[in-house]
Amino acid sequence: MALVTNVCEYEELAKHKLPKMVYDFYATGAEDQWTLRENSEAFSRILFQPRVLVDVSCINMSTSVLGYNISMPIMIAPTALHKLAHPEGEVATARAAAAAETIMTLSSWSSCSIEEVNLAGPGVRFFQLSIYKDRNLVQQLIQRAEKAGYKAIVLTVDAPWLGRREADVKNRFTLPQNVMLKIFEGLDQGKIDKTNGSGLAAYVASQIDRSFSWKDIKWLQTVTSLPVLVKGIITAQDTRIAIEYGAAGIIMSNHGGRQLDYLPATISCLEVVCHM
Ligand SMILES: Cc1cc2nc3c(=O)[nH]c(=O)nc-3n(C[C@H](O)[C@H](O)[C@H](O)COP(=O)(O)O)c2cc1C
Repeated sequence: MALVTNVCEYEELAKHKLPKMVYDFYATGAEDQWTLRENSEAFSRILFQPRVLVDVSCINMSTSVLGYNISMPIMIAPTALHKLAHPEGEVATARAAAAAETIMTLSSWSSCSIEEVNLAGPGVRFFQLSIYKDRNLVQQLIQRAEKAGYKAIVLTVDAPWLGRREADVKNRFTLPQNVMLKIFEGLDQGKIDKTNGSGLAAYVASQIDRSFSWKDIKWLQTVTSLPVLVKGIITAQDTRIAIEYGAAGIIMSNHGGRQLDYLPATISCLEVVCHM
């Protein structure tokens, strides 16, 4: 492999290596992909104001999240289906997170099971939860995560429907034979059927509870003692409500431009939320 000197080069390499359906699933956003582009353009408009002649012989970027120390203010967001890109899937990601001394959040739509990921070795992990219509199933997932030692529930709140990802529709996205939503193995919810559009969008439409709302956060707190982080908020109003409902924290996010298009870049909403 050519020597990678800039993280953006991975995208180009992936484009050549991965099947088109997989690359498009990882790389594209919803509808016109305006938010997807704006997410990086907004970062590129933020410039440094460098200060000089300060002692930089010892640099420490460590911080803590929910009381857990991490080596840098960067964590691994929940992302679905790592085995589409590598046979070791989320197990390898968990090993990398532990080596970098940071926290990984495992997606509900992981291609390795909660328990397999634990075999990757020590490391602080959170579990991302999507709310299924079947609340018993949701409760089972939470219990498995608790038993396996996951430290927090990351509740995704910006995906009651899957965003209209046009590339997935065109590619008729579905899973190859060797990959499944492994956490649901044996629960009858691990397969994505072939459809005339995005198989994942059809799966979400049939399984995910679109009626879930703020009051249900209270229900969630009755079935877990883990802290609940609400992921997918970008406004001060929703941040205030999340705190009122007892969230341990929020994860500001527009889902990488994969859900509702024409939302502002998350980074451009940060200041308002922090200063509310
Ligand atoms: C390929 C891919 C799969 C993703 N899968 C999930 C998922 O299963 N659950 C979830 O809550 N977010 C998922 N996301 C969204 C990410 O967690 C994250 O929100 C996004 O990459 C943007 O980063 P940001 O939220 O830090 O801005 C996925 C993103 C990508 C690119």
